[in-house]
Amino acid sequence: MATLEVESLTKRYGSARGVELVTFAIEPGEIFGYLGPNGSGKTTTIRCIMGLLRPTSGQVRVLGRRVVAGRATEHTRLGYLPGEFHIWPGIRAARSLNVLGRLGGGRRIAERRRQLAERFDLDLRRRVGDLSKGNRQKVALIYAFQHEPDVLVLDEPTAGLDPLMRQTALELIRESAERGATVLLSSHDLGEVSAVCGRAGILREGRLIEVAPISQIVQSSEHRLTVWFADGHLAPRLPGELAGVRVVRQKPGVLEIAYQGPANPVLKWLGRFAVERIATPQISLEDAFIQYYRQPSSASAARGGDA
Ligand SMILES: Nc1ncnc2c1ncn2[C@@H]1O[C@H](COP(=O)(O)OP(=O)(O)OP(=O)(O)O)[C@@H](O)[C@H]1O
Repeated sequence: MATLEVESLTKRYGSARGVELVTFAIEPGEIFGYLGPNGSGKTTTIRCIMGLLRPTSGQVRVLGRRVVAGRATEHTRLGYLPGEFHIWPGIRAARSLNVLGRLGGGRRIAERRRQLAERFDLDLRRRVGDLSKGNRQKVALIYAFQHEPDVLVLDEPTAGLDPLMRQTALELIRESAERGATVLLSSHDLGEVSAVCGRAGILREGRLIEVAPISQIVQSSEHRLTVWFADGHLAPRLPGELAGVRVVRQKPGVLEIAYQGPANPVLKWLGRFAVERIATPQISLEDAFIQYYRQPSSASAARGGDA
């Protein structure tokens, strides 16, 4: 049963669009990626989930209970990492987290907090206002995870972290899902979403244009192939019958193409030449993502409209 449900969620700011008819559901143990460019509606959705914004229409249910804006809903079982984390700058990190932990109603959290600080290499005795951006983000992460919540709502959790700490944060997210937590992970970083998420939703201008397994999103994207010919002067032209293939770059002896669908027709054609070497750059979710925006309606139209 889904523990985080967003149903026909619409939020308008006056006449301005926030999100429009967004629907998705996440189950325990699942990490759901929430992707979209700036201003597409990720934070708006998350603030509605947290009861910090009142939806114009539609509803959100967390752990089976309807979220009412302005009222705490299951907050002891909910972990939240806001996009911008502002807490008392003059107070030591440890004390702030202690106070926030009590608000969350958690027990046994002091030990857990100590472990998390150790993993993140963070000195909790420092005043929050004296911490660097990345270290403040670690405080926000500890705040979200310290009470081992059942549902985690994370708005760009790795923003500002160095690569090592980013890995630590992703490990923590994975571990939480392994113990059964439901995770919503909003991100611009497509690499991290493909590393930890099983499914993802893609937002565009406030609408969810796709909800699919990450593997499917990657599969429906373009694939790249770079080919070096033994004859360094060769510059073959793509034959017309090779549908779904386009030249990305070409110079004598080297051809970079992008194709959709099976590789066989491309390989067959290449078999006519003396090919010295080929390379297939790893298909990044980023490539897939750009595709969605280049051809905004095709992916969702193929699957019968908005998710
Ligand atoms: N308080 C507000 N008043 C008016 N419009 C708003 C308000 N907050 C957000 N919006 C608008 O709602 C839309 C969605 O914004 P939102 O912050 O949810 O996007 P986002 O995907 O989180 O962006 P980012 O990646 O930049 O954080 C944007 O067009 C934004 O301008």
